[in-house]
Amino acid sequence: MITVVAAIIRQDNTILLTRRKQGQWLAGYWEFPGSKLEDVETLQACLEREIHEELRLTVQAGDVVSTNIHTYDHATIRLVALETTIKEGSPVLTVHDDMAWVPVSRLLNYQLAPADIPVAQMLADR
Ligand SMILES: Nc1nc2c([nH]c(=O)n2[C@@H]2O[C@H](COP(=O)(O)OP(=O)(O)OP(=O)(O)O)[C@@H](O)[C@H]2O)c(=O)[nH]1
Repeated sequence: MITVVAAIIRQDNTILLTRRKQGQWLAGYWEFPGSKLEDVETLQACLEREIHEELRLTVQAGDVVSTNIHTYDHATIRLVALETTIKEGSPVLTVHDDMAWVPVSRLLNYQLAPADIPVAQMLADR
């Protein structure tokens, strides 16, 4: 199973969502930015590196917020969401085609990657 690490980045009572661009699998769907975990690194190190690559943001990844398993047609993923704090910078798009700072209560109004729906639900219920 593939482990995907995703960042819950908060600012002013909103959370950052990014949209997958055309030509990618799940194009047009919104997700929490992140990436597949590579073998030899911690969840936190993976996420900090990827968020810097994808969004030019320096972040500190913290506790696990949720873990859930989702089966797509071609793969099953374990999606691990981590509470993440911005240390420096503002997000710059490099691999996504849009981003939005979204109040928790509105996350489910976005067309989320299916694996992310339970995460958004859990955040909204807290
Ligand atoms: N980053 C991220 N990926 C997610 C989320 N939810 C979800 O289902 N995924 C899926 O998990 C995989 C994440 O890996 P990735 O971001 O490195 O994928 P990618 O398509 O850019 O890379 P690839 O071309 O190597 O497959 C993708 O297939 C993505 O659609 C999420 O919230 N964040």
